[in-house]
Amino acid sequence: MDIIFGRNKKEQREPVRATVTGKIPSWLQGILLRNGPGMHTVGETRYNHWFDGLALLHSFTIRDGEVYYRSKYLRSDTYNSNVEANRIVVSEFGTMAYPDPCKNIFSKAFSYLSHTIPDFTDNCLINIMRCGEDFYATTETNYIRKINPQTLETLEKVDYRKYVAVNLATSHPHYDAAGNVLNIGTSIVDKGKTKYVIFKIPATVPGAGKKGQKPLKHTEVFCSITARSLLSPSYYHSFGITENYIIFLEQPFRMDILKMATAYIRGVSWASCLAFHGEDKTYIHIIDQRTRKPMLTKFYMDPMVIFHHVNAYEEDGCLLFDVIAYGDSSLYQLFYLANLNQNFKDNSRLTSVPTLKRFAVPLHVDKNAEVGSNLIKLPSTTARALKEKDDQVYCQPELLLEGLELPRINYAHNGKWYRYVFAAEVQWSPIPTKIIKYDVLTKSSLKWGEEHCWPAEPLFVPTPGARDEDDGIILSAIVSTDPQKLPFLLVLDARTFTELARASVDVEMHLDLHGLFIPDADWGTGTHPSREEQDGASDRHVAPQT
Ligand SMILES: CC1=C(/C=C/C(C)=C/C=C/C(C)=C/C=O)C(C)(C)CCC1
Ligand SMILES: [Fe+2]
Repeated sequence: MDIIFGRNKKEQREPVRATVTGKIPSWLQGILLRNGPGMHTVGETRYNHWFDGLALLHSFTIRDGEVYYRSKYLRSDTYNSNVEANRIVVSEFGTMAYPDPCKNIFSKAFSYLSHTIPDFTDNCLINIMRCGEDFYATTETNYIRKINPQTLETLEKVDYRKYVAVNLATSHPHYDAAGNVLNIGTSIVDKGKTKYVIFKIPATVPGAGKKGQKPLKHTEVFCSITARSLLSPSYYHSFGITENYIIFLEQPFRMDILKMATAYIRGVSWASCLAFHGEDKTYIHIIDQRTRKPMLTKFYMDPMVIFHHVNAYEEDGCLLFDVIAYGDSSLYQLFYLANLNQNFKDNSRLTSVPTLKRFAVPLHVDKNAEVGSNLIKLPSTTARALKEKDDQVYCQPELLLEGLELPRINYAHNGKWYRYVFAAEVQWSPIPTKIIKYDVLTKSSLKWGEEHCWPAEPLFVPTPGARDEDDGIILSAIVSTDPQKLPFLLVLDARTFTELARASVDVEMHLDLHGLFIPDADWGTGTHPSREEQDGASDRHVAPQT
């Protein structure tokens, strides 16, 4: 297992042509661009956690039935400093690093003090975000890195704090139909307050294309929510959205800011400053997008840990939201590389299984409703919202399916009624072994799996002009634990879950986290490079010519 999790992966800087078996639909033209950790040792030093690894971008360019693969490490400041020093010098989630071990006592003290308000890493390893015509590699700190989606080159480093006061932000933003980005971040003890800040980055700005006219410069605060605790705000990885509302879950998986401020001196990682408080509740904040104000009713649910929101929508005066929930924070524990070694199968039992749960929140709470009564009258769900005294509402979920993670949907249904969840199947271990299509309506599933194969997050791409929600294909990068079997890009018919094609590549591919598909049709608005420019002169001997 060490082979998949801990070993440094080589870059494939020049595009390499994959061997395609089966037939890729002719309409499928574009770039599947993905991100994830690829390097876990630098010189003699080793990261502790899988989420610490240096970001390795990879892409599958699909054109006229052929597939071209390439990968490049994100040349973040973190990457460059580490490589230059030949050891880990920048702290990550699970690894605290010390830039210069030979410093004298005074400079050491100074270094400790300057880490009280830490400058976080720009090792953006989690996802790719699109802002108008620009693409960024993202993590959960205040830094994002612009990248060239065709060449995978690393471009400028952007500090969110220049545009909005956040120290942390999710790597799972939402996009509206016009491409405007909505995201949420945490502003830690700023002017005496710790807040969750929802912010919007417009897709287009006046004078777009001109130098200096960047959508990020037009970022605006949409709404902010004061954290329940100044010094221990909630950790969160994503949030939910419907046509009129935003759902933010303030879970009792919290960051201890005082612990973080002293972590560097104490020689412990940021991860050690996060703790799950199983005695506490999970608070549901519902923000009305029209008024930009949170609803006043105090909605809450049991303590749980949620990384991924799946989807949410409104139905008959209720708001329904689906999440992958855990009963504790054991997922983060499992991804310590020490647990992902040869004895991995014994070490890596999740103590709580990721479960797809549906919650329902009443948008209008009748003040006269009886205490103890269920405010959800929808025939479509068994989720309940129990009226309590002092206008509190306790939400109990409908349990939909156990053992899935990395959920994706047909994004045309984001915020709207939907039927299908595409995800990786994970049972009591964190390793995905199958891809699953779950039908929320009929509660039935279709699966794809193959021996020794570990699938990445399955991404849905709709057929042009599609009417049905599942009219499209699923793309997933598959790595194999069998050295004889090459990694491949899998193309499934999203309706039947049958294999349409696979594109095998003779490279060392990493198990990635998240990404997006950029259809070729999205280019050509004038500001993007032509296909010839995209492919780059040095790539021409292998890249397709158009
Ligand atoms: C560096 C750093 C962080 C990084 C967190 C990361 C990298 C989380 C990755 C989560 C994933 C991949 C979850 C998957 O479900 C924090 C804790 C935000 C804050 C302190 C600095
Ligand atoms: Fe994620």
